[in-house]
Amino acid sequence: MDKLVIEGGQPLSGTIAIQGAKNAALPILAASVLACGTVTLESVPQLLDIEVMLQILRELGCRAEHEGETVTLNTATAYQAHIPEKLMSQMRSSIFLMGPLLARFGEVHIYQPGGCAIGERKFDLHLEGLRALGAEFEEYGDRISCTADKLVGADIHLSFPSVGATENIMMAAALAEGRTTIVGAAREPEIQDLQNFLNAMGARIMGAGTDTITIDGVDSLSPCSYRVIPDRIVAGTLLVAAAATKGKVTLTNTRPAHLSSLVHVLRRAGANVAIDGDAMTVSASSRPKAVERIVTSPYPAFPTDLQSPVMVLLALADGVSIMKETIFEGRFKHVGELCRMGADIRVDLGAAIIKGVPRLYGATVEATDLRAGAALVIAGLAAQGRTIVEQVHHIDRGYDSIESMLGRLGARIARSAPVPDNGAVPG
Ligand SMILES: CC(=O)N[C@H]1[C@@H](OP(=O)(O)OP(=O)(O)OC[C@H]2O[C@@H](n3ccc(=O)[nH]c3=O)[C@H](O)[C@@H]2O)O[C@H](CO)[C@@H](O)[C@@H]1O
Ligand SMILES: C=C(OP(=O)(O)O)C(=O)O
Repeated sequence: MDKLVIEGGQPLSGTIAIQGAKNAALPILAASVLACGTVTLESVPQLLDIEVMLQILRELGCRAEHEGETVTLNTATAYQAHIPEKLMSQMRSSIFLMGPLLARFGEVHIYQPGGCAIGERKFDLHLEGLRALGAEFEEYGDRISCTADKLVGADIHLSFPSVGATENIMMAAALAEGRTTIVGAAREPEIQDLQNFLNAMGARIMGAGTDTITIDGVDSLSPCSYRVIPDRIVAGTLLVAAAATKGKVTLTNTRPAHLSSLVHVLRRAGANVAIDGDAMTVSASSRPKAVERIVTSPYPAFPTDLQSPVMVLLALADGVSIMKETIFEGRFKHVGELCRMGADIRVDLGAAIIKGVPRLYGATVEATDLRAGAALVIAGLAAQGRTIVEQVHHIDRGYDSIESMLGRLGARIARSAPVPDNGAVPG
């Protein structure tokens, strides 16, 4: 397993362009099977999750290439709707293929999706939504088979604005007969991106970005070329890293409006944030200030995916901050690791009580999930001494070569791959 070795204490500085969004690219790749032909996607980052999605699509019969940031996907050759268990269990986003495969083939066979261990992560709302469109489900051991003679539009009320359920329903309903309305829909920017992509293929969808989405089903969709939006969580991670190291970093290719809640928190913590078109510059020169209370909630509120990175900034702040996590019950695994670096954080009733300390110290720590890993990297950058972050594969799910990205901003960070069994030094 690879490790990241970080020599801390170097303020980040420089300019960097933000990669395309994982959480937009994954459902868009899944949605591509709704059309028959060649879809070209730009700004698709090189990530483990993207490679797993492409591998699943190839198993379904598609032809897929990923060169640089461009994916070329021929979906015309897809011939089956059975997702292999081994690939299904490698990430949560394999579930996004349910809606599109059901709409295209009238059936889909899945297993329990995998991904980071951050909570129970049920998918009952996905199933309820698809059932309302006419799907039937049967369980055979670990396998769930879903079939529908035809999908018919329906009014669907989501009891929680699940991002994935909203997306799955949108994709299935795009080819359903008649109108589907999703009330209580998630409003994340990635849902708007999915709407834009589906509409570019000929779908008739309105309302993404609000809590009511209307989908007028069409008979067929045509392939298109599309550019994925920038990754707001990667951008947010770098903004926090710059502030935590008391550096100055400019990000280009961002959508500042997608990061409003984070910008508000950064400013309350004493960082300067300047916005100029699609560029964002953050700088900080003194110890962060505590932020009384942050609560993670669905967009446009503060995102759960930035909870752990921001906790590092607050761990270094002057005063006590509280971070309440309301989306994933298992998303505080970084706390123990941060405490091993000298942080003073206690978790009680779904909230972290963070007593800021003047400095963190390098240690060997373990990334337990994607964003926990990103937080430990930020902690290592800000800490005194050397930090080794283990289990880097979690970080590779969402950051396209995090060490190169941070290295370009002056960080002293390197990846050390294990020495192979035969004792040869890795090339
Ligand atoms: C690939 C992708 O886009 N991932 C994002 C997506 O995940 P994901 O789509 O899995 O997140 P959801 O919004 O669906 O889940 C949020 C909460 O709802 C619960 N739930 C969800 C579905 C369901 O059928 N039943 C149910 O109870 C989940 O267990 C969780 O507690 O949104 C999350 C919340 O912003 C982000 O952290 C993830 O980065
Ligand atoms: C939880 C995340 O992703 P996923 O839903 O793919 O596990 C994330 O991106 O932080």
